[in-house]
Amino acid sequence: MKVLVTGANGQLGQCIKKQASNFSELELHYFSSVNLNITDAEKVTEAFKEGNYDWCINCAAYTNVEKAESEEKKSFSVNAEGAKNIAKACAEFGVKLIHISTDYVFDGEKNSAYVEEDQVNPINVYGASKLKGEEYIQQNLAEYFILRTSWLYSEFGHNFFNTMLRKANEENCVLKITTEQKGTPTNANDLAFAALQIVSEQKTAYGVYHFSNEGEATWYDFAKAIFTNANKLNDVELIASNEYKTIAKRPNNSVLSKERVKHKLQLDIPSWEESLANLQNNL
Ligand SMILES: NC(=O)C1=CN([C@@H]2O[C@H](COP(=O)(O)OP(=O)(O)OC[C@H]3O[C@@H](n4cnc5c(N)ncnc54)[C@H](OP(=O)(O)O)[C@@H]3O)[C@@H](O)[C@H]2O)C=CC1
Ligand SMILES: Cc1cn([C@H]2C[C@H](O)[C@@H](COP(=O)(O)OP(=O)(O)O[C@H]3O[C@@H](C)C(=O)[C@@H](O)[C@H]3O)O2)c(=O)[nH]c1=O
Repeated sequence: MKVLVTGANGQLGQCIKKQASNFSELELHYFSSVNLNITDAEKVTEAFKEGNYDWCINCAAYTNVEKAESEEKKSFSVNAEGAKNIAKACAEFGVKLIHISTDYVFDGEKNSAYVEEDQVNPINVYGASKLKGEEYIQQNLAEYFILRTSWLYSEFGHNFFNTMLRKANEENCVLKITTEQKGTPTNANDLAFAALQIVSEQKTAYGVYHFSNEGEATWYDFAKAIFTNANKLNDVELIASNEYKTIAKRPNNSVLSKERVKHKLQLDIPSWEESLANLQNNL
């Protein structure tokens, strides 16, 4: 089975490369932003035409939540128009799509875990651009999986986990971490494995799914667990605080319900604590 992976040098793309060793039956073709700019509709069509792919895993995205507030055009160009280009090419060449979306499509006002049918209402530009991308895919393609995930981290790229570990090495490190938002940290390796499993098992229950690790945490809880596992809790002064200023608003609750993905796609989902410890034990 031939699979095109876009945004392959990003965090999730690198996790897919790592997890691919578990799926030797798949022939994965990796395209970085330089090799395939998904905002270029002609280039996208060309790549799909030449490759004769069975599946596409779209890892390409504009993910800077803070900068998106002042770079709305760029954010929509990649996350909405880019996703549309991919969906149209998938439809034209009979390619099935796995697209990744975000918990930030919700406003965070719900008091329990979000299910797939819940009302979307993004409160920042990044979330709005990702939602538009979801809509374009649904309008242009039937055979798609949209996996909404949350708080991705891994050993690769720019993420909260790597930021915390980097800061812990600074002298006299004082960290004020917010307890205002509740969600679920998700090991990007688990998401990469799930995406490859969907492809490998040729799942056909297309649609929108929530996929994050199990459980819930605040960013403060997440930071504390990172430092505990790394044996660095005594090296930093960790303060639970809501004084950390951001440009973009974040949803106060973005915990995702995994009932649908567990029952319809039969995917195993580890708890965030277990998956975090597993990653840190093997670094
Ligand atoms: N990170 C997170 O916490 C979360 C991420 N997601 C979603 O998961 C997916 C993967 O995210 P993640 O791997 O963390 O993000 P990254 O930012 O690490 O990777 C995104 C990749 O997309 C590439 N890219 C950007 N613009 C284009 C373009 N026009 N054409 C082709 N490639 C492009 C980037 O390349 P370059 O660096 O060269 O610009 C980068 O390699 C995204 O859809 C994201 O929205 C969902 C929830 C949480
Ligand atoms: C670095 C830092 C962040 N924070 C807060 C800011 C924010 O509310 C929260 C997370 O900060 P970050 O900027 O690292 O994370 P953020 O960019 O909001 O992460 C999001 O990325 C996009 C791509 C998604 O799709 C989301 O699921 C989510 O993972 O922690 C602190 O309180 N103290 C700190 O020292």
